[in-house]
Amino acid sequence: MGTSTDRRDRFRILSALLQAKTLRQFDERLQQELAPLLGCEIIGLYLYSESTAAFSPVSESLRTPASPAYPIDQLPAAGTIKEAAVLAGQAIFTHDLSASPWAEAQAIDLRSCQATSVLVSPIRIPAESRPCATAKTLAVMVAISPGRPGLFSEEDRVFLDMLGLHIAPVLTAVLAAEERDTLVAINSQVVLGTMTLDNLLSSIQPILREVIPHDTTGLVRFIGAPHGPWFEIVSCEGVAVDQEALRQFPFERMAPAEILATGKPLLLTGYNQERFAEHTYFESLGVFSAMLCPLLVRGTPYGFLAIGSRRRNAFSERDLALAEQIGFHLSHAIANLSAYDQIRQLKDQLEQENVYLREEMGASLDLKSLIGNSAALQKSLKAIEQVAPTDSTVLITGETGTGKELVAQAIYRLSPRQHKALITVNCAALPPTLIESELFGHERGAFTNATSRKLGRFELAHGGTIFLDEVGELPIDLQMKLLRVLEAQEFNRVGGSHTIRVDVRVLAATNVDLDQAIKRGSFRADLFYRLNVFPLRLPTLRERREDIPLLARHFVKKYGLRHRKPVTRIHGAALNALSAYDWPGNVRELEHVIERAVIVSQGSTITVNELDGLGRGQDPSPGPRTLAEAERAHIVETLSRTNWILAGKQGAAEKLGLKRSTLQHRMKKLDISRPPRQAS
Ligand SMILES: Nc1ncnc2c1ncn2[C@@H]1O[C@H](COP(=O)(O)OP(=O)(O)OP(=O)(O)O)[C@@H](O)[C@H]1O
Repeated sequence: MGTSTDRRDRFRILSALLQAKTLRQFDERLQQELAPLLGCEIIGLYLYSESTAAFSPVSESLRTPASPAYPIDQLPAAGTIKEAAVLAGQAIFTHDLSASPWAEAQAIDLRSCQATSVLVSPIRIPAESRPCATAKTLAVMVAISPGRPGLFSEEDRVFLDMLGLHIAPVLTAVLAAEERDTLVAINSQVVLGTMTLDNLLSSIQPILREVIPHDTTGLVRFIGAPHGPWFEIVSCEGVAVDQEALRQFPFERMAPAEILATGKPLLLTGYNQERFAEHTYFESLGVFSAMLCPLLVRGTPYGFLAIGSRRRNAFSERDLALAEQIGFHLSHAIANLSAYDQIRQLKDQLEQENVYLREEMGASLDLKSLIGNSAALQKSLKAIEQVAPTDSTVLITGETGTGKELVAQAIYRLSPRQHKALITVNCAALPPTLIESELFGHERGAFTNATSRKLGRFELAHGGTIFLDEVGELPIDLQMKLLRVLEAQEFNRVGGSHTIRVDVRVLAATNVDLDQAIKRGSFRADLFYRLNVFPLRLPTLRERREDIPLLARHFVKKYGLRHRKPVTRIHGAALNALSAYDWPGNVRELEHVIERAVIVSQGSTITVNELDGLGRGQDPSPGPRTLAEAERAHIVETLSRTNWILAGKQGAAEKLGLKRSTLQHRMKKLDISRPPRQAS
């Protein structure tokens, strides 16, 4: 080659290399330009790492076949012709590598090629061009011609030597640009893309593939106590990993444990990964090498990014360094995404909570809203005070209209969770087909009308309280799912595979006799025991007749104000009638009767005639059921009529035909006490 031709050739090669944006392109162009010029078949490019004294092949032609002669992707430099060129700081060549003392002569790929000509030139930045005044070798280019000894001349050697010096700055720029462009592209993708954790990987895949050829990627998240240490595959591309299959291996002997412990990236080549228990499983899936880069979110280990290949030795130290940087950017993206996700969830939760809270506004707040002085009610109020501050599940039972919902609200208001949501679910009011999605939410597309993701009421109640009203009406197939939530505080949305964990206090109420329901097979015994941690039975109004005047006056006041009527009093006879009635609909029925009376009343006092609604629309009064109830009802009625005077001609004892002391004894036994005096 003549000198001016040399110059022209070098100029042409340089111009071609300057077009390269990635290392792969650089390598392809080098091959295209140089091989014809030198008349050889292969131009191989190897990056050189001085610190590890190793070469990593860049050219695809050098990476295959997956040769066991290369135990790791890093080819040890010692004794190779490449190392000799690096140490000499200039190009060297051999007419026949197989007959040379260099280590490559023993390597299977080149050994099979008898009489191979090899010319190696370092790509180096000379000492005078570097601020630290020491030369640096970035890579070596190797011209190989199998089966043709003596191909290269001294002229070729000098040409390649000069080329090595000239292209060093171009290679430096390409390496730096590749890293920068990749990271910028990934960064803008993860910042600008409307992404969720699930599609994070697929969106960076095309960029990653440009710089690191690979077959699979995975985003893995660590799980801490109480369910860990373990890990969960958030998303995975290119291979179907069965998370359950991984459970057979002990965590402490797996690669994730090492990443968690060291916080350092791992390069698994196919030969050095046998120390990890799960390597046979991944090989059975066809993954023979991998890079695992730790992800740190807000200073704590989040998990790792896994990049895998079907080939052994697929990745180099440089790939690992780049993957580590990518991992760094992903960590930020994950931090942002999870913050964004939390905000979105909170927003959803707030919006939904608002709806429920608005529904509940105006609802009574605490024990004061539970009217009644009877011993039976006072017993319930005491129980409410005892259980409210705990996190215990409460099962409130009692006939319809006895105030179960009011009691649930009181427990909530008196509990430490009063500042979090109270979410009410009326299990009887929801169509059976919707209950599951109402309770547990659904994913988009879970069923025909699921056009968007919906949070379930358990999720909305996270941190707060859920009130399952009419729990006895819950379809039997959902009872099992409810039991799971009560036991593990976790569930899946309908159509979702992700397990959601919540911290919810459960209050439940029913007017169904659950013992009977269990016998009939319509209610699960195990769910009953789980709910019945703290049973709270509310007395019927019949059992606390002495509270009737008090309640009646309370409702007169309430509806007088609401309907702007001047009613303030109840006539004695009207009160007697109210006290004598049996109230199958309990307080709710009494409330409705009084409201109707207030609406129709003409003056300031409600009269018997205005108690028109008494018992209307209800089943005919069943009357007291037991002898004791009948006795109690009769005594309370008489006491009301006599204005709670016991002794004397007009007293209740006389009217009942009893001695005063006997009446007092019976009152005590039947739990009858005089309601406090109020203006009527
Ligand atoms: N002790 C009470 N003091 C004042 N109002 C009460 C009392 N108990 C119940 N009420 C009122 O009676 C009505 C019915 O109460 P609530 O809805 O709590 O009953 P429930 O037992 O949950 O009924 P159901 O089983 O039919 O759902 C409500 O308007 C409630 O405010």
